[in-house]
Amino acid sequence: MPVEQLTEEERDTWLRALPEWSLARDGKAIERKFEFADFAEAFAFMTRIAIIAEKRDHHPEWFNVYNKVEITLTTHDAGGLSLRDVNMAKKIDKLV
Ligand SMILES: C[C@H](O)[C@H](O)[C@H]1CNC2=NC(N)=NC(=O)C2=N1
Repeated sequence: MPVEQLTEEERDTWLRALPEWSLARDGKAIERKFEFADFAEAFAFMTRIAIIAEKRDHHPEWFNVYNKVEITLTTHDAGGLSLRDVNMAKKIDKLV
């Protein structure tokens, strides 16, 4: 299914609903950093996201060191941000 890249206006509107996320890569991605008590908690969080990502066929780019997880969302198929990233970010926000 083709996915449309958001216009700048759409992007800015949607991002107001995601105050914990910031624009990255020239506006082509969004990112958020998380910190947990320890590695077990961080990895449990990543596991929950992995299951959601597989279901949606929309996968995060992420970086983990011990209790820290940095997540970047972008839509490769659209060459930038799409509603799929916004929806994924909302879903991730609900997990924490
Ligand atoms: C072939 C497969 O459906 C695509 O490559 C999917 C998989 N996961 C994906 N994840 C993300 N973040 N962006 C995509 O465009 C994307 N596309």
